[in-house]
Amino acid sequence: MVVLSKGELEQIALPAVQRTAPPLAVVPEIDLDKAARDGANGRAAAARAVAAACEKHGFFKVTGHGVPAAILARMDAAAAAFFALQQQEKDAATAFGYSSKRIGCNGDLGWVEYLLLGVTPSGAAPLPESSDASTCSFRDLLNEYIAAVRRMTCTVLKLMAEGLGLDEKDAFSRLVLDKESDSMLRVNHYPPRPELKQLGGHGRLTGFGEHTDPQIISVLRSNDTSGLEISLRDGSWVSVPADRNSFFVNVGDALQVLTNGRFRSVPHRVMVNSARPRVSVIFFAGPPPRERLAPLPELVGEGGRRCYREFTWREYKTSAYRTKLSENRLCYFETAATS
Ligand SMILES: C=C1C[C@]23C[C@@]1(O)CC[C@H]2[C@@]12CC[C@H](O)[C@@](C)(C(=O)O1)[C@H]2[C@@H]3C(=O)O
Ligand SMILES: O=C(O)CCC(=O)C(=O)O
Ligand SMILES: [Fe+2]
Repeated sequence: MVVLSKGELEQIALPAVQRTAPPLAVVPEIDLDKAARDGANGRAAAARAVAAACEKHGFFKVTGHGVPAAILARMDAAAAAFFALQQQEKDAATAFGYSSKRIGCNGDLGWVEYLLLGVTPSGAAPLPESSDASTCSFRDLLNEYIAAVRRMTCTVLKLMAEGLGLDEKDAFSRLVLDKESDSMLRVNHYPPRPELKQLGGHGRLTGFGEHTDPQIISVLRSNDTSGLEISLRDGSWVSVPADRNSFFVNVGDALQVLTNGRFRSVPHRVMVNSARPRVSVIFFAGPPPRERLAPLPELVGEGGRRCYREFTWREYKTSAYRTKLSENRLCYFETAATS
């Protein structure tokens, strides 16, 4: 079990009094099933809508996603069963990257416990030979989930390329399908904190602090407990109404670079609910470590300014993982603006 110091405990146990974020009035929504059914026109309309949402918020919702309901139901049940285990059993789940309250290695804390796994195109990282049957069957389920979500992720990435008018329609999806793609899967559990209620709706406890995701895109599904908040272009925060039947897509830092800042990586955070647990599962779609990332020439244009220098994903990830959660990680890779 993670034992926190008194100072650390105070950081997450004392709810900060903040204004409750109002709900995002219009959540951009893309129906993949409809886009496929409506032929070329439907697809073009979906591509335009995806690009518009990525430019405006760096965030949108995906419906008609095609991930089988049976896989989602099994994931929900498996996640609930795992987080209901005794603390000692959860602490032993090192093969699935279990941890609680500490986020990353640079002192960030949150009211959250989670599983965090590296993912390659063949699935989640291999388990030790000695793994028992229930561990193997959980890993198999994670792999089924990853395969289905990766398929949908690639459909979304192709729509993004199309919406940007790129000649190479798999400019983004090929990075995630590459046999060395460095993706991740995270399962977060935010236990409820009833004492927040006594603070009359003013008590706010951070589950996962403000940050952007370093990867290309992140594809998130949660149960029906809200808590996810995103920051709009004007710096205000809005909450995202939960919807267990949909997925939510965040633009990550790598896509901001590839699009030369046209799509923006969206700052987001999670606040804890007073009454109900939130469980979320996030697929972070990343490129291979050796992949060189730089603004795509088509998006810089002749005589245009490249806002970021070239770097490898390995270089970026190493640099990002040295930063605290809320830091601006992209600034070290920006080119100097000349007037
Ligand atoms: C504080 C940190 C946690 C994080 C690594 C980092 O140093 C900065 C980026 C964080 C983040 C955010 C998105 C994902 O949840 C994550 C797995 C990732 O790739 O970058 C986390 C990292 C983490 O939890 O280790
Ligand atoms: O749990 C959530 O809903 C979002 C968490 C998140 O942003 C992350 O794990 O990077
Ligand atoms: Fe995130």
